[in-house]
Formats: sequence, C-alpha cells, structure tokens
Amino acid sequence: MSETKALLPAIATFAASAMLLRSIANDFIPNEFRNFFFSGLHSISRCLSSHITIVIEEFQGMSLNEVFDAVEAYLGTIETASLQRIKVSKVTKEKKLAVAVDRGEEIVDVFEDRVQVMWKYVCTKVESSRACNPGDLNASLRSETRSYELTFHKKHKETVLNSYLPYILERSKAIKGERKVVKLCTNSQYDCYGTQEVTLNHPMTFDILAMDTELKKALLDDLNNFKNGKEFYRRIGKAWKRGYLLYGPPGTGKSSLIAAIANHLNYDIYELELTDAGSNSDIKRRLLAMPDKSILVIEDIDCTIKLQNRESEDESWNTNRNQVTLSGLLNLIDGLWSCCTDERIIIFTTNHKDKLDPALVRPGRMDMHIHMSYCTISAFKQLAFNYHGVRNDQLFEQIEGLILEVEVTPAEVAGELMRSRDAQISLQRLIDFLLEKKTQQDHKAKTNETGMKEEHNMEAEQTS
Ligand SMILES: Nc1ncnc2c1ncn2[C@@H]1O[C@H](COP(=O)(O)OP(=O)(O)OP(=O)(O)O)[C@@H](O)[C@H]1O
Ligand SMILES: [Mg+2]
Repeated sequence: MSETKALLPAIATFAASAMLLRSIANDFIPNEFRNFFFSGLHSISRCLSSHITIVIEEFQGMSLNEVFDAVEAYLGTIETASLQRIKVSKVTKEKKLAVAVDRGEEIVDVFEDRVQVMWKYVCTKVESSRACNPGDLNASLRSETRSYELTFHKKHKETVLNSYLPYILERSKAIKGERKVVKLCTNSQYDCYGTQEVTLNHPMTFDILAMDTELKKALLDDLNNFKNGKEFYRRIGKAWKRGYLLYGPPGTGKSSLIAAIANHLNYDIYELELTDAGSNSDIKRRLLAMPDKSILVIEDIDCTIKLQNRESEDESWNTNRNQVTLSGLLNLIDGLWSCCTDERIIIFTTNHKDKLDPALVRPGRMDMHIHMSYCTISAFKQLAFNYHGVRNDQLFEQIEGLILEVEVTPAEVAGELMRSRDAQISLQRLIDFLLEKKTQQDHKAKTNETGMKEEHNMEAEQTS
C-alpha cells in the first residue's frame, strides 16, 4: 500500500493536468477529436495502472446494499492511525462509541498479513431535481449518495472478492450483534428525505408484559421458531417473514407488545403511517429500503385510512394513483415485493377486528391473530408484581372477583397501581376504582335493558 500512497501525488498532478488540458480543449478543439483524444488517454492510464477499484454504493437498485452496510460497520473497528478525521457517535443505550470514516478520508487495511487495500469514503451531493424524484429511491431518501471505493493491486483481485469481502460481511454481523440497540423509524410527512430514526427506549419485555400466560408462551415459541427458521423457510419455499394481527380495546397492551417483540428479537421497528405514505409505490420503496431483521408496524389499520376493496379499486383506478389501496397493501404483505428481503415481521394493530376488510383477516394472510383482552386475573397479578413486587395479598381475592365482572384494561389497572408507592394504598385504590366501574357498568346494562324492553313493547303494540 505504501506503493499506492507514494503514487498519489503523481496521480494527483496527472489528474490536475488532464483537467486543465480538458478545459483548454473544451474551448479550442472540435468535439469528435476531443472525445477520441481523451478516451485514448483514459485507456492508456488504465493499462498502466496496476491497481483496480471496486465501488460499493449504498443502494443496489432500489434495495439497500448489504455490502455497504457491512463495510461501514467493519471500518469503524479497524486501526484508524492513518486517518485525519473520524466520525464518532453514540446513541442512548449503546455501550460503545461508534467510529466511522468521514467523507473523503482514506483508510488502509491489511488482510491475512499480505493483502493491502485502501478504502475511501465518497459522498456526492444529489441535485435537488433528482432528490425530489419519487422514482429515484437512492436520491429521494437522501440529499447525497454515498459509496465506498476499495483500491488494491490487481494480483489480489481473487482474494479480495472471494475472501476479504465475505470476511467483512461475516465480521460485520458480529460487530452489529455486539452493539445493537433497537431502533424505531417512522415515515415522516411525505417528503424527499424519507424516514426519521430514534433509538427505541421502550423498556417493555415479555417478562413484565401482562398477558394471558398460555398466549404469551405460544407467541414466544412462534417468535423463536421464526428467528431460527432460516433453513426451514428455505426448505418449504416460503419467504422468511411472519405476520401478526394484534387486536383489542385501547389500553390492552398492543403497542407494549410490539416493543416487547422488538426487544426480544433485537429487530428495529419501522412504523408506517398510512395516512402519510402517499401511494402504493411510495410504500413499496420504503419497504425495500428497510433492512433485514426488521418489524414493519401499521397501527390502527382500521381507521388510519379508508382502504377500498379490490372491486371498487379497479373501477376508479385513475383517481387512486396517488393513494394507498387495499390491494397495494396486500401485495406488500404477501406479494413478490415482500420476498426481496429476509427476516421480516409485519404487525397490524386494530381496536376493531370486525371492521377490517375480510381480505386482511382471511386465514393465511396474517399468521397469528393475537387478542389483547381486558385485564385477566393473571394479567393483574403480573401488574401487581411489576409495580409493587407483591405476588399475593389479602386484597387480591376481592380484586380478582371484581376483575372477572368488570371490563377494565391493563392500562387502567396499571394507572391505579402507579398512584402510590405503597402497595396497600394502591390495591385499595384499585378496589375503589373497580367498584366504581362496576356500578357504572351495571347502570349502563340496566339502561340498555330497559331501552330494549320499551322497544320490544312498542313493536308489540304496533303489531297488535
Ligand atoms: N398488557 C400490558 N402489560 C403491561 N402494561 C400494560 C399492558 N397494557 C397496557 N399497559 C400499560 O398501559 C399503557 C398503554 O398501553 P398500550 O399503549 O400498549 O395499549 P394499546 O393497546 O396499544 O392502546 P391503543 O389501542 O390505544 O393504541 C402502557 O404504556 C403500559 O404502561
Ligand atoms: Mg397502541
């Protein structure tokens, strides 16, 4: 590599002279002759060079380039003595500082004590016309395109392609595993720059999530089978993805469960706001930009957007070009686009399963339908332990009796248990709250009953 370094000033002088010559030539020499002259020069310099350069761009077509991602992680861990500028960052929860090569910097690496290579990080500004073109994913998600250039001696070409780059891909997995924190990404208002990303600081785990014990176990088994299912999915010829529909009243823990799933699998969450998504093709592009090991979440699927059924979509195709449609969404869940990446989980949540289009809930569409119910006795016990560390108490019996009769959400129970640090005071307050709720519930039931009786009597009078 010292050879390459030594050649750099000469190459720079050569390049500068070529540029000067080109600018002079632009003014005085006719086009055809000029092109012939410079393509000749280019061929000569290529023949003379003993080095080749591999360019690794951030995006491969419309998908994220895994090699770019791996190189970024890998270069942050190698010796940086040759660098003049490095980028250092740390996000909440991450234990280590993340080191990265800054734009324009070159870094030397030696593989197997014999292969010297040089990396360069290149950023190019995207012109605004390209950046706002929704068809150009690479540009539309960022204001600049990024790539790494890898330069090495021609004689090492086989080693670099067959050993060095595969080694980096493997190494990066371990590096990312070590410093992984779960991220939450949302699609912001539809604009040119795509997603907003923050570290997910939600402390919810399966240990503290209040949920039916059997259901929790079944879901955990399902998630673990999924995570370890690479070979299985390949063998049965299915895309390595899994869909969950979480349904239940507000405050029963649907969003908390999503956080618990993300923390358990160590996958990032990509929340998709359908109302901000723009069109089907916009969703498609955003999905392709999502890396493997991620969870796509669409909350409140019943009310975020009025998804039309397929028949009416066909009729009004022209008016719907800029909308998210049901068939677009279904295509996204199990169509060809979803096979482009691995280890993908899709979660829909709803408060009203009955309001969903049958196409969304038909068997086989979402792999598991999970009912997040009003608080059960086991959920209450879990919450009492979470908030006060108590597994039993003389007040439990009365509370359990009331929980069987009253529709109360885990969020409401948690709210009452939070009111005081003293377990006895909290439990007593919870009893008062449940009694109050029971009175209201009984009153409502009575009013409904009277209303129905009156209606029935009126109908009977009319018919007689
Ligand atoms: N099953 C649960 N286990 C533990 N805590 C819960 C549970 N359900 C609710 N909570 C508590 O209530 C809060 C609200 O719950 P969460 O946001 O998960 O409900 P949700 O079902 O997503 O509601 P919504 O339908 O309104 O989005 C949580 O932050 C948590 O503190
Ligand atoms: Mg929620």
